[in-house]
Amino acid sequence: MASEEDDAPVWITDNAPFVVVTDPLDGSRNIDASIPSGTIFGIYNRLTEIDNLQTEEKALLNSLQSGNRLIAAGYVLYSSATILCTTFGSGAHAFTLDHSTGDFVLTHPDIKIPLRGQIYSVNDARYFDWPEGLRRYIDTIRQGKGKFPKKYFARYICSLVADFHRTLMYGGVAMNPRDHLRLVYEANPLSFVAEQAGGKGSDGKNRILSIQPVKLHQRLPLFLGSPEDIEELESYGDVQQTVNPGYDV
Ligand SMILES: O=P(O)(O)OC[C@H]1O[C@](O)(COP(=O)(O)O)[C@@H](O)[C@@H]1O
Repeated sequence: MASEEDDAPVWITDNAPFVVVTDPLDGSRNIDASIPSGTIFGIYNRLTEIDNLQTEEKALLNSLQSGNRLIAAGYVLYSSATILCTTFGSGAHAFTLDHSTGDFVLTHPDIKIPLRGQIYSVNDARYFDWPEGLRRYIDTIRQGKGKFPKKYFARYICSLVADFHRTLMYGGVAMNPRDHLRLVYEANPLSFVAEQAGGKGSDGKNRILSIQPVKLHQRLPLFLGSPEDIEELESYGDVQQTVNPGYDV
């Protein structure tokens, strides 16, 4: 099991069939202000062919599987309702916690993200640090001059699970164009859910699930959302923010 909060993965037992990667509390900086936060998880089969390796090495390699080997993934959103959204590779489905019984009730079967939305979600304060392509893309959709001839509007909670869940429900694109979010714990599980709902997960150039992780805490730009919005964004080419003029992380 590998957690975003730990430096190294933990090997729990030799016989367990599954490998879990998790960001146990994403958006933790928002907690004191009661802003929605979430948990993200992905599940792989254990790589039995490397069972003979040393514990540390096999724990690492099991956790570094590429996203297209995920067998399940999902997130829990702690907000006005507690929502568990999950996929086992045949559609994405969301369950809402019924506080009176403690049960998660299937409330959103077979989620389909809209082909295109009218919302973009990004930390706009970084506009002047963005590359030219990303600036042009945002300027274009803001003015209703993109492929969808209506002005987009902005929503940014700065809590990945909440921004992603809204995008899944309403369509559009949720993004963090700089090397901040983590491939193993955040980008892969959410991209699997997005794809299972008919959406896309991209680093601005490549499909997230096809990227082979090389480091456990590898960070990358992340764009999640409606397929037509992601394709339009990618067509601008230069959308990954490579400069960090001094943000905390
Ligand atoms: O500061 P930025 O680039 O807007 O990043 C905000 C993002 O960082 C996160 O807080 C995750 O960061 P951490 O993994 O460091 O907690 C997301 O929930 C949020 O979407």
